[in-house]
Amino acid sequence: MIRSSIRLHLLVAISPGLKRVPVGPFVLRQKPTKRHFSAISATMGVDQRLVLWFRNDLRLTDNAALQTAASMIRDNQAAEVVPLYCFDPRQYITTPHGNPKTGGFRAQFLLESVQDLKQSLRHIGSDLMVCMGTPEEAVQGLMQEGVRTTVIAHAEITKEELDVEKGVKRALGDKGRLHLVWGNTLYEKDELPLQPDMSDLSDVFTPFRNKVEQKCQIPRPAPKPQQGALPLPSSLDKSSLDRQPSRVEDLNSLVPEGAPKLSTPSPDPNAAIAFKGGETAALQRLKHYLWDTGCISDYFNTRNGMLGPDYSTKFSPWLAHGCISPRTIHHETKRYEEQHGSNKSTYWVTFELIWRDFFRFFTLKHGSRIFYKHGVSGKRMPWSHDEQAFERWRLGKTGMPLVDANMRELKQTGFMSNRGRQNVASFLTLDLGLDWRKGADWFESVLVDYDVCSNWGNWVAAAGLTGGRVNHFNITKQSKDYDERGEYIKTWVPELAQIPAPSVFEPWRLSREDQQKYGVQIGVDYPEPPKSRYNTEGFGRDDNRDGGRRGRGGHGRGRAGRSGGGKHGNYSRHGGANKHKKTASEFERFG
Ligand SMILES: Cc1cc2nc3c(=O)[nH]c(=O)nc-3n(C[C@H](O)[C@H](O)[C@H](O)COP(=O)(O)OP(=O)(O)OC[C@H]3O[C@@H](n4cnc5c(N)ncnc54)[C@H](O)[C@@H]3O)c2cc1C
Repeated sequence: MIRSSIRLHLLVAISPGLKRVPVGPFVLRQKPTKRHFSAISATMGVDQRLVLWFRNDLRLTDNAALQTAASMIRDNQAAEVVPLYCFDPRQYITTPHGNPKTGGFRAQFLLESVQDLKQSLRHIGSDLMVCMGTPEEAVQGLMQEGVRTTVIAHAEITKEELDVEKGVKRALGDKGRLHLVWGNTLYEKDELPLQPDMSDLSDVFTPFRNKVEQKCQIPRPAPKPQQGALPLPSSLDKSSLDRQPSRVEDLNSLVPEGAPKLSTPSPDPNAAIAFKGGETAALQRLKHYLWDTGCISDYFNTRNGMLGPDYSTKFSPWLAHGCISPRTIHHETKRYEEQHGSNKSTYWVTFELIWRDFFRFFTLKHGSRIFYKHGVSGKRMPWSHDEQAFERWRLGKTGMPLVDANMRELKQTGFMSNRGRQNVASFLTLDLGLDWRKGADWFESVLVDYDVCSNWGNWVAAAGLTGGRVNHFNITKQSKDYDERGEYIKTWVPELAQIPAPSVFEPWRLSREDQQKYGVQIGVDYPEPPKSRYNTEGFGRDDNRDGGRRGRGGHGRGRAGRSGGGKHGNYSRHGGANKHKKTASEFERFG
């Protein structure tokens, strides 16, 4: 739901020539007028103003939009650049499923990322204008009579983001233009051996991977810009750029009245890792995982883990916010391989990044269908709307220990392993038969690494709505395979801490005496498990339910490795992002 009049809190003031207004997130509660920005144009001395609009690309290195702005400066097409970031109120609404669209973990990470970006821009002699309002309004405020405004940004793929782009274009009218560039993927979109609208993209991963690995190169990352590459308008009062939201609570001015307010999340001692936003921390994590520990050389063997900081890379929050590019990770891995040797593990991180690309291009092809109840395949499933069952899943109180441990970790830390995500998504959709969009929406709210294509793409696949193979996991078997001693479960479900493995995987089977011995009464201290919709004897079957197709619409990490294959698809493939417009309220993702 878009609020029609959104307050724009501009955190900067431009002077001289501008009547000083007290600025800051808490004082300037008005839309910036042209007057606020007149000082810029008066001294720019050029007829083109560049606005470098940062979105999910909060980095200096390998930033295609930034490179575009810098090259326009180098070529004297413009003299000054205003780097801009907007905390857009539409990202702080309550979703139709009742969740804060951006929860505290991601808000905190984002805030840190913006702060870090500002510092980095300052180091190269620039700065960041931080705006509490829509980009449309901010851009409008930056426009000036007689000066052409060129807004440079990374192109996004999905409906809400495309709507914002349209709004910015509208705001610019005939007085400027929005210059969108592709970025944030491993492979360059225009170099893919595919139609521009992705109509011939396979709906399963392996054919896509084979094609790109055989036919495309992963471009080298663009270097960090040099000092002076992005000159600010000379009239900008630098001290006025000091103010920006510093705490999660400062974002509450964007939260609609009556909606739950954001607060700084408290760190959990069991968290896999203490994530810190920003490019600086991203590069440190890359260094840690490659050079400091060599963990990448064992990644293939550890990647299905669930406990601890290093079983997987944990690059996802930084990738999701664009604090690091996948190309930087890939080429640093290549450099590491030159010194330490390559193996299946070092290759596999790039393999996973190709999954990330796949979901982006998949979304480009199918547009808003990834948000629809019947998904990409249009398969009609009788999704249940049992609110109580959903709440038990959300809060980690289903009675299935592995599911509960993962859901509690998510709620308390904003992160969950890939193994966990596969299992809880399979359980929600294929065992409980609950509407998968509620699960995806909860993930969107809570995940620190929420990425629209990766999240909704993985969810629609987990729900069996891509036409590809459906991974229906046997939760008990998964517990035995990936949490052999039950340590993960015991970390997050302390009620079960005394129960030895393997009994801890199925506590409802314990005798009354054993329950007493282990200090837990099932049905009182810890819930009985629910009935599976498909299999009342157990939960899931660790199988696929597409009649033997080997294509993988989702992304499991089965021990047998990943096989992909046969094309499928009995629906139109001719859908760009704009083709599948949803009819619900403007800022929902639901069809
Ligand atoms: C239901 C569900 C929802 C998910 N939601 C998100 C999401 O919102 N954001 C997100 O980044 N990932 C999502 N994933 C994918 C994956 O679970 C996470 O990327 C991964 O767990 C992050 O941990 P990591 O960085 O240590 O991953 P690693 O195992 O170290 O992998 C390295 C990188 O590869 C990419 N990657 C790995 N697996 C996938 C995948 N299945 N799909 C897309 N990219 C992948 C990620 O960028 C990841 O950081 C989801 C998976 C499922 C099953």
